[in-house]
Amino acid sequence: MSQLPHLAITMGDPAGIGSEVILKALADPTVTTDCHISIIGDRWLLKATYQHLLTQTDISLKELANPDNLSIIDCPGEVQVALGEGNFSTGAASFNFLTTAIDLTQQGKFQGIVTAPIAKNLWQQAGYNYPGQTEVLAEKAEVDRFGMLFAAKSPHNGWILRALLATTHIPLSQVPQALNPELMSRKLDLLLDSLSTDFGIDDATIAIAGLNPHSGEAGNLGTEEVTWLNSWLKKEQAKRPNTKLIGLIPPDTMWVKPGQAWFGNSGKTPSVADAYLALYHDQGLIPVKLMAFDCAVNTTIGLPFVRTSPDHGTAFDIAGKGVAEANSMKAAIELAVDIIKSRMKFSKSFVNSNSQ
Ligand SMILES: NC(=O)C1=CN([C@@H]2O[C@H](COP(=O)(O)OP(=O)(O)OC[C@H]3O[C@@H](n4cnc5c(N)ncnc54)[C@H](O)[C@@H]3O)[C@@H](O)[C@H]2O)C=CC1
Ligand SMILES: NCC(=O)COP(=O)(O)O
Repeated sequence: MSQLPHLAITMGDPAGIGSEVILKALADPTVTTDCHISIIGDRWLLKATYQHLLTQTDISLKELANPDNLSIIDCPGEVQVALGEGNFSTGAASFNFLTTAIDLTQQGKFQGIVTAPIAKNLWQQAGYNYPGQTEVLAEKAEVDRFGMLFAAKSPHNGWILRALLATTHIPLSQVPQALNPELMSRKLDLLLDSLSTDFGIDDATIAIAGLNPHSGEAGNLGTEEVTWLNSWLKKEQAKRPNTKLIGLIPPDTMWVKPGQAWFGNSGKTPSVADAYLALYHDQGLIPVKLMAFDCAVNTTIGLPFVRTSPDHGTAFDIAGKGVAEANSMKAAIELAVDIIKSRMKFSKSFVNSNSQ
């Protein structure tokens, strides 16, 4: 039997660019050399998008995988779809694709799930009250310790940027109340575990951002740093002698060194961290997307199986036009395979060290 990992790729919202980036990614034979892939989606809709792209855009035959040659787990539904115009039925379909993929993974058919993008507001319209795919994955996997980590390899020099978000899909006004020492410790623990098992990095260096401008400027521009964040960091550093915690770094300047490392081609890498801990969604994702929009991968850490996703959304504005870039989807597939391999290696060395 083949030892290659088997991945599920969910089709995402059928009105978005999910199908296009999947077909483009799978047209590249290097993407599937190390894994088997099955698409969880609506076969008829996938074929309709394929035909549309071939006949209505400049895309050539060799740029797209032919759905007839792909393994598809068909989840047909009552979907009214026009590319670029999602509605409650496309939202419902994308929810069904995701939950089917999770069920099959939990039954052991897949080792990992790569998700194409969904439109969160259309899930709400369809009656699925979740802020995003991450929360569905965590709920179905029955974990309350999980996190949203972005990883990207620089095309300029191979340096890897990793950024974990301490809080995710909540209104900005709720961020200060959501943050507390217990949550921060849980996210830090999770990040260190993931660096070790998923990326093979022990004794990591982590950079941590403050919350306020200039990290509060000694309490003059916000008080969270002086009231608890600084003391939390001190305690964490004392507890973890093998980990280097750098912070609290003013949130704007935290991204200067990773920016230089990402774009640098001089061979000189500034002193950078193995991962960056941002306190809220846009504090982390504005810099990540500025540096790496075409290649970053979102991975949910803390799940019992691997989940990755491209960093972009449904892009309804360009759906069906043939111009969607598939690099981030390719990177999501590659990272899923890498993490599966890293977890296997980690569990083997764990078993070996315990049997000696
Ligand atoms: N993992 C997921 O399922 C994600 C879903 N979303 C959802 O996507 C929807 C749209 O979100 P936006 O913030 O507008 O982000 P978006 O990523 O869909 O689009 C932002 C801009 O980038 C362009 N773009 C996106 N992907 C591209 C690609 N592969 N190639 C070329 N251009 C690309 C779009 O045309 C648009 O101009 C929302 O409903 C959001 O909830 C957003 C991010 C992740
Ligand atoms: N901005 C990141 C994002 O929206 C990820 O959402 P999801 O993977 O939880 O669906």
